[in-house]
Amino acid sequence: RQTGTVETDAEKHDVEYLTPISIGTPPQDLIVDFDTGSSDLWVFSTEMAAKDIKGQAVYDPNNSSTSEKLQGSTWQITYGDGSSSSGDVYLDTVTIGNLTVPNQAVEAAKKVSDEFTDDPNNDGLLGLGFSSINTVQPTPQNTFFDNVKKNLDTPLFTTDLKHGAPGSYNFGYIDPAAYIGNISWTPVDNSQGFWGFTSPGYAVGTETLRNHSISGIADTGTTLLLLPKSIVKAYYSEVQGAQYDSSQGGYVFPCSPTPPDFVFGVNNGIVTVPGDMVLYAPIDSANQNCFGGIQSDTGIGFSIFGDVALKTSFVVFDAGGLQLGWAAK
Ligand SMILES: C[C@H](Cc1ccc(C(C)(C)C)cc1)[C@H](NN)c1nnnn1Cc1ccc2c(c1)OCO2
Repeated sequence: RQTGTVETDAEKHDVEYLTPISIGTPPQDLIVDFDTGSSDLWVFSTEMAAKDIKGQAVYDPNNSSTSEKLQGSTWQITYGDGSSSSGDVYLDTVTIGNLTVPNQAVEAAKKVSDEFTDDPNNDGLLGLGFSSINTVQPTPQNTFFDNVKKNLDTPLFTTDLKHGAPGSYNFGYIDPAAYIGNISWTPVDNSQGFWGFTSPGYAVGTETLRNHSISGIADTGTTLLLLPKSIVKAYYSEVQGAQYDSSQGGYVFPCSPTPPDFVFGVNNGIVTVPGDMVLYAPIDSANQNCFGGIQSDTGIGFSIFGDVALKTSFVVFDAGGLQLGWAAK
């Protein structure tokens, strides 16, 4: 039985958290975006056109003695933000921290959309969602976590994302030093392939929790906290000078004073998103106005508890108990 840990680095404004992995023999090191809201492990590869690669590291299956082409298999993924990628599939050895999976499906990109080409630090995505939504055809493949979990002390992983500092993903154990107080547990609905849960309510600032069911997913691959329009309006109605700016595609407000905290329920506990984390990023060089870290989930079909929510907490993604645990830190 094993456990493992790997450090993840926050990019500017915590837009994404990038984590090192190794693929093949000898090991090829890439840095990828661990994404609990999708279930494909895909990487930039030597099969792509040179014009689509701008600084990323690439996986070269021909340079790995352990790679084996999954004949006839292809993949294609389109993400909710409109970005996309596609290619073919190899089985190869993948190592994360001290954990190794010998025959992991590695989806080699042949094509990626501009959003990926224009992100030089990101060499691909590693899905930590449920394998039911893996896009490989004709036979969907297992995620790294699904393949490694039989070797883990217990089938769970935890996230400890931080604001502007390296965080960590742990596999197979809950580090008692990583959180304070109690862990609030809530059941997971994985019927859509996500780590879905329902929050019983929310509060703005110091007011008492309002009963308002919020069904959403815990998604490390989404930067912001995307909530129902009515809740977003209620929050920004208490932020001086806040307004919806269609040119920015969301609510903006003066960067000072610090806006109120946002609190959401998890079972009979609460998670507090401090006001200074709702200040997502300045939209002008004079740092006068800021883009909000809380925005609307309109059009998605569910809410998304992305990095703005996750980085306030130590979160346990428990596949054994099919539950999410949230704790302060
Ligand atoms: C968007 C990410 C997936 C991704 C991550 C990074 C990137 C870049 C490297 C190019 C920066 C692109 C894509 C998310 N992951 N679960 C996702 N994948 N599929 N749905 N979602 C969540 C969603 C859905 C809808 C939305 C959204 C979000 O933001 C705005 O509207």
